[in-house]
Amino acid sequence: MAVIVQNAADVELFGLQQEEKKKTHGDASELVSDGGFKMPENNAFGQSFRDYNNADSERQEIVERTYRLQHINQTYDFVKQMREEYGKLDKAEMSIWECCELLNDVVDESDPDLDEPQIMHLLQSAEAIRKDYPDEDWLHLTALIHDLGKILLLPQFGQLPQWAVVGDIFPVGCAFDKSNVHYKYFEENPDYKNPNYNTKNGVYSQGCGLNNVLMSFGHDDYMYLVAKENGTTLPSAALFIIRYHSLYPLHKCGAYEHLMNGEDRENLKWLKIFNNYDLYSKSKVPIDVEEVKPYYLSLVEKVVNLVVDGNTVVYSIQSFVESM
Ligand SMILES: O[C@H]1[C@H](O)[C@@H](O)[C@H](O)[C@@H](O)[C@H]1O
Ligand SMILES: [Fe+2]
Ligand SMILES: [Fe+2]
Repeated sequence: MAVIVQNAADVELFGLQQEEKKKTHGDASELVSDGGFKMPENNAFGQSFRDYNNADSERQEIVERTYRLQHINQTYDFVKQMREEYGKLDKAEMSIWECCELLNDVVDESDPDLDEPQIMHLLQSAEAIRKDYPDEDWLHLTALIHDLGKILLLPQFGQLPQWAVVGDIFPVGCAFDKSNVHYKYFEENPDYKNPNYNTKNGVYSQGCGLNNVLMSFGHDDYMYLVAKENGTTLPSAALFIIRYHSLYPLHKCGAYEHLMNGEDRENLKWLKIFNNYDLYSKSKVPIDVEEVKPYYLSLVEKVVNLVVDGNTVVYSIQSFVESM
């Protein structure tokens, strides 16, 4: 039972056939300039984007509290336990659109740029990228689902605390990089003083590839697990986007690059493109959900048609944190 299933020859998946895949992957950096996306100077609150120090004060307090708790509690051991528990994906089933609708009730407390329900964000980013890359429907679908992992915040999914679901992510098991937002709070993380974990490479080796690196747990990793375990047919760049779109220290500041391998570097080009739409499409201008719904349902349908044995995604809903 899966929405996105590895299927015979990946037939015409999202118009991205193997040959084209190579071509478009190779051209990723060129596409950055071709996209024509105009970045707005200010966010929905009239401030600069990702300003963690001078944002509207009430909002800033909420955001800072989320990061403080995230930095203190996301340890190597915590991440391992969470991945094990949530990797089971044995607690609930639903369609992609149903899941999008659940995000009507989710507000992300790590985000200084948006306090709208998350379904708006999904559609705003998907519509923005669709406008500039009309033929890359795999990108539209990737944008639509990239933040679905935030359902972990909802009561019916265990109601994980915000710090275990949202916010920028970072590798655990090696030294925290100073470019992380609100870096100072890592000093209270038990791993900060652990000699196994606080060197540049920590438990990893140079160039080992991000796939071998544990990231702080959250909506990125969870949605990646959901897609992968359901045998997704999305291209590897899409999975990379889903899994690392919150890794701002790397894709915005170049931190942790020594852990990447060649495939990561290729996929990073797509992530950098995607990031413009993820970040700069956040605004107070709403999308008419009913108007765009048929298009996204048709994308989902396209995936479902490839499925052999069902049309649902499996989500883990067990409240691991409560049972810890
Ligand atoms: O506050 C945001 C939000 O949680 C996003 O979903 C995440 O991808 C970003 O990295 C983060 O800065
Ligand atoms: Fe996200
Ligand atoms: Fe997002």
